[in-house]
Amino acid sequence: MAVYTEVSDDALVRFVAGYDIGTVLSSKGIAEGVENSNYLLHTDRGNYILTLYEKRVDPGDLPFFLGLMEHLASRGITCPLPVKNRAGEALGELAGRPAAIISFLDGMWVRRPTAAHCAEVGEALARFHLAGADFPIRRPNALTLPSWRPLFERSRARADEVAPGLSADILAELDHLEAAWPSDLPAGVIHADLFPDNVFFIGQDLSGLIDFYFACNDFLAFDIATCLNSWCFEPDLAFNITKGRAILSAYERVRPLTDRERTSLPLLCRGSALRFLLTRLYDWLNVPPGALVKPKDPIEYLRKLRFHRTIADASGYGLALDAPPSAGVVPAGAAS
Ligand SMILES: Nc1ncnc2c1ncn2[C@@H]1O[C@H](COP(=O)(O)OP(=O)(O)O)[C@@H](O)[C@H]1O
Ligand SMILES: N[C@@H](CCOP(=O)(O)O)C(=O)O
Repeated sequence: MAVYTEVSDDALVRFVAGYDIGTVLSSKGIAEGVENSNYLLHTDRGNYILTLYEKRVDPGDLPFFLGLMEHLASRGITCPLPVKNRAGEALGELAGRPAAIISFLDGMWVRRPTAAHCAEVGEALARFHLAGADFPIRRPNALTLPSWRPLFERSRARADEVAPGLSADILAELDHLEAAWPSDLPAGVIHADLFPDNVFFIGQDLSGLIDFYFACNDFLAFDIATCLNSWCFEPDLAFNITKGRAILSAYERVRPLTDRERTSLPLLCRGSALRFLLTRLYDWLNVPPGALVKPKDPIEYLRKLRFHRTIADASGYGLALDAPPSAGVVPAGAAS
């Protein structure tokens, strides 16, 4: 359970009185997530999510995150909406933390995604990328290539406690990625953490996206790499190419990839695997005393990273390299 900050009943009632959301009937810490403290508020008007922003969130970034939700919702992406208080502000302070109330989204995340779920997420990701194109605020990715070596330095002395040889393996990977990382791919607003637990479904249908607190400006295809990593490996960590194909072909029906994105995909998958390996490694070694949180396994991402080292080109993820233009996309000049 991710609850780092406890909120007293009195403080909660005072905070909620600043909003027009009714009277709190119950509040409980949510047994999921690892980044922020989340509470489900049940009021006489309905359900809401109260989030207290914790360690990795820079308060200066909150206008980006909250504004992005409003922007995406206005462009037809189903996601939570920040609730404004009586002063018209979406951001407040509670228990010494920046805090916000957002609308509750119906749906459940799927523990064992099928290829059909993967196709839904591929399409939703492409729509997200298009919808973000005119979002006016910028936030560079704080968790991309330049940050990885300094982040690793914070865990390096103890990395081999987690797996023998881990430190040397990560250093070799950093050398490789620093030498080969692309600089010229299409960029825009990315979700940057579109794992299955951040995508809700009702039945087989995707009902919405949540958790925009890593969203930033970066290569669009880096987001695809993160989805391949988090949606397409089976519990035994075998890569399921049918799921990879489902994500990629659904994505390309909305936004076809450029040639450079296609050739860069194996490298981006390595980078994305390393990014999550590094944050998980740090969190594994630094659980805050008293926090109700279950750190995620860093070694899962070491194994995914090793898989990507065996991939020669994006056909290894199910991408059809010689495919004609995707159905539904009219090539330039082809319209009658
Ligand atoms: N808007 C929402 N509607 C419904 N449930 C939500 C919403 N936001 C968060 N949750 C619930 O809280 C959990 C943790 O939220 P998340 O934003 O992923 O936390 P964290 O940022 O700490 O990782 C989700 O898995 C979900 O169960
Ligand atoms: N998805 C990341 C951790 C971030 O947690 P989330 O609950 O915000 O998705 C990981 O799995 O390492």
